[in-house]
Amino acid sequence: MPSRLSDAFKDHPVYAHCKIIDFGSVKELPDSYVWAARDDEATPRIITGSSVPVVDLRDPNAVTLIGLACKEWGMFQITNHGVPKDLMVELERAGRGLFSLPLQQKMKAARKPDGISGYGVARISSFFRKRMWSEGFTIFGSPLEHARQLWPHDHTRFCDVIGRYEEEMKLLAGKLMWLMLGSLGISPNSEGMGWAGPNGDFPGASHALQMNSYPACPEPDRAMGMAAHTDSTLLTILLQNNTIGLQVAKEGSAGGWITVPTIPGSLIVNIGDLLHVLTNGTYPSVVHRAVVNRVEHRLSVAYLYGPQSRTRISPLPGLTGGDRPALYGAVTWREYLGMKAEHFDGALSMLRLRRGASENDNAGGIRE
Ligand SMILES: C=C1C[C@]23C[C@H]1CC[C@H]2[C@@]12CCC[C@@](C)(C(=O)O1)[C@H]2[C@@H]3C(=O)O
Ligand SMILES: O=C(O)CCC(=O)C(=O)O
Ligand SMILES: [Fe+2]
Repeated sequence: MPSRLSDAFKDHPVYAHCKIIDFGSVKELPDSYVWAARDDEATPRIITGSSVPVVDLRDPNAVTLIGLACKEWGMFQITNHGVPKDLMVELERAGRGLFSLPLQQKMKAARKPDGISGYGVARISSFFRKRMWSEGFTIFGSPLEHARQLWPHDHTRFCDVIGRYEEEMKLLAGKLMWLMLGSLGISPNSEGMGWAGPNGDFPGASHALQMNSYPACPEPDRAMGMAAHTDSTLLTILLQNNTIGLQVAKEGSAGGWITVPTIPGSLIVNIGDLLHVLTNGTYPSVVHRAVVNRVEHRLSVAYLYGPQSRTRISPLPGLTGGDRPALYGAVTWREYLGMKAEHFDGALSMLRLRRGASENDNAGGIRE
């Protein structure tokens, strides 16, 4: 099997680009965008009174707080993370500039059906009958080629901001890995962590950057920005502009949706399926989605962090053994993306060695 991450979708092309519409020109929500089962509408189960934890990375208790957040929420916000505020502002501006281009210009950088990078609907769209009220731009590797198509005369500033942001994210992701794993007693010397490299800085780690745009929507309560999913990553670091929309499922999506508040300058961290596997389910990946609103254009940028393409991820020996058998088989990021592209939320349970009642056993069918 080829090991290049960018080949992960070669066998699972998505022909969804024709589905992108010019959101600005739509005054009424088309039928194809109406999500009848926005479950919180039928039975209001939006939980109030508890919220995604906020961790100050300079807090001496950060490791403990992160451990608690990972177990209970699978998501937390971070402050004092060291990423320059100016850079975050520049990135948001770059995203805004991109999405405000005319649709026909953006389509010049359309993602190929079997590709990973470019402009288009989120990959998971193919698993849903209804369309999502969003557009995205995925960057894997150099953004140069697509940036040239978008701005034939002026793409350097965009590429420069992306490059600087990715550098910051790589450092932060490595640091977060050790804070999260450290809370479980795992260190760079622990058995099974050799892939973190001699300095523990995860050389060759792979990543993608996903810019999401959620235009203001005429009927936000009946629409869906990005449908419920887990990320196929080790961890994801999300930047959201000053507009709420991200929701997290507490105790699986049956428990209810909690809106993640915006904190200026903060970043959101969530656990992906590969960290779920690595920690043998101790830190479960978290189901989340994005909703939209009537007045504001919401932007988010996700840094999707995973291991080097050849690294096989499996439950750490330090977290298995005795009465805690390994629950998942080994998998590379490339293989897992392929499984996700075929089976969506059934992918994690396919990796499961001992199938139990606790695992969500949906087999990736079409929803809504
Ligand atoms: C490296 C990745 C991770 C991907 C696929 C590929 C590039 C784009 C990522 C996203 C970004 C948007 C949500 C998601 C669910 C999607 O549809 O595309 C993500 C997916 C995953 O986490 O599975
Ligand atoms: O826009 C958001 O808040 C969520 C985006 C997301 O889940 C993703 O890009 O994976
Ligand atoms: Fe996500």
